[in-house]
Amino acid sequence: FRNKNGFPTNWPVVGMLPALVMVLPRIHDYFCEIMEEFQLTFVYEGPWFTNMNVLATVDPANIHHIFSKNFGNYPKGSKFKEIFEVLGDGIFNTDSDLWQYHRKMAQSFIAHPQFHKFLVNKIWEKVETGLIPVLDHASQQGLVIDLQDLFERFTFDTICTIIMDHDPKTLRVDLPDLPSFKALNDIEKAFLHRHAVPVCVWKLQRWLGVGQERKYRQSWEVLDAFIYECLSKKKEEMSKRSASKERKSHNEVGIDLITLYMDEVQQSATFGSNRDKFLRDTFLNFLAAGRDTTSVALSWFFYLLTRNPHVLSKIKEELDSMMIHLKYHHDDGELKRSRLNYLSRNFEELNGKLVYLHGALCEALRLYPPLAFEAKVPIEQEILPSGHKVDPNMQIIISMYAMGRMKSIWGEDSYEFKPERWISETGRIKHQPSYKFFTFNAGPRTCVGKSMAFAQMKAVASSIICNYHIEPVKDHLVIPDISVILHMKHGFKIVVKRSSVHTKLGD
Ligand code: HEM
Repeated sequence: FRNKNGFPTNWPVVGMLPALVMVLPRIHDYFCEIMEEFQLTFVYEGPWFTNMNVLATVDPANIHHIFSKNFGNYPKGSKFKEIFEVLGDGIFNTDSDLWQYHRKMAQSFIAHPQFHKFLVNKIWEKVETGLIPVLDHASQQGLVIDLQDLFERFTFDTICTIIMDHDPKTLRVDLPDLPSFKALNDIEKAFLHRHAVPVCVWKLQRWLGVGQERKYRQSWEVLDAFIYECLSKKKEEMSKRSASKERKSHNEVGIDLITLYMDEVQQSATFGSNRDKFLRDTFLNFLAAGRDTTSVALSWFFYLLTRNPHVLSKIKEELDSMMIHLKYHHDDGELKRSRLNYLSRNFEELNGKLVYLHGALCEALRLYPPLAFEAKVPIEQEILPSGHKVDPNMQIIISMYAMGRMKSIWGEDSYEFKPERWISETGRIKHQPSYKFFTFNAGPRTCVGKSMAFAQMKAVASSIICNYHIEPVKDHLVIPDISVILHMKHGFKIVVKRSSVHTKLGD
């Protein structure tokens, strides 16, 4: 499947498709090999007459050009919108004016100090009332648990709470299978299916209402029902409050995103009768953007810690040094509560001080970016900085997974998990340009939820590291799934033990 120069063989009629099919089960690693070998850019020739030519690139100069310098030439486009049609006219799926409108609103609400307060409060509430009880239960009963599943539940509950002021409580000891939680998983599978099969195939399946497309439609209905119910509850609550002229003080808990959006939408004449649809699209986009990305990042982070105990020790040292005065509690429960209280009460301050933890999270996000691929199609033909020509019949694929592992970008030790890479000589976080550390995208469409994600990851990471010891189940295979989101194919099976009381904090 490769010719003597190392290129995938370009066969008559079928092009390089056989080589691609052969490597599909290990596509992420294959991308790494081929990108390093071909100086970061490679043209894949698809079967004849299919318009399936692809330019795969991880060259930072190309990324900078596509995502920032000539951003206007690379919109999401109609194909993307068709595949992700359930997301409606939300921020992910739109271009031009409507996207700008979404973007401005999202940025201003996420930066709202009252929303930030709400976010931090709710994240810690979920840690204390959801995550810790489930881990304690597993520790007491000696259960094997799937940490990836736990994190998905954690992020689903927190994201629903912070954007819709509704906690579905999927993170409980009995781990319930709620329809809305499951529906989001099925929708994600359908996205992959629509990417993988020819358009005419999935469109026929959609028309017939069969296979993955049937599940897609059903999940769509479940999610709509869930979101519209949350919206109507919130509206009812808001109108009751304004009827009774009651002014709820937000100072204590802060303001959720739905209240900020509803206030804006009520006052704007732009929406007419489409207000509910706008809110539905907005919340579904946030839900899709914020759940699996953060949970997958946490899963790989803990996986890397179990394989790099020296990094875990350094994170513990950093956390210990912040909580020095809590070392001498002797009652186990009391100690755990004190640590948690301390972390949650001082989170704002700690968030900026936990430099090593921040570096370790960035390092995990570099090696295992939650979104593994990004695709673009140019509107007009042009030459990229690498010298390759692209045109509207060509798809450009960027493998974030390969990009984070290139020796020519990150150095000879690019495969090593080294948080030190992110720390400057003065002990501060070293900034890396987004066209090099591409995990959160680059340019005008950079992830708007990055700081939200870091707040969640730090809260979860510090509470678990301070209170528990995690042991991966022996012989359980941890490998990335072949999907747009870099899930662990078989989850991350672990046993958890509460840290001993009598050892030094962090031992
Ligand atoms: C570790 C966690 C996360 C990672 C790695 C991540 C990564 C990304 C990436 C790569 C994009 C670009 C996607 C594209 O345009 O195709 C993106 C966009 C976006 N992200 Fe995140 N994200 C994370 C967490 C979050 C969270 C928690 C939220 C908030 C709920 C969020 C909200 C968004 C939104 C709204 C966009 C669309 C921005 C736009 O198109 O203008 N993300 N994110």
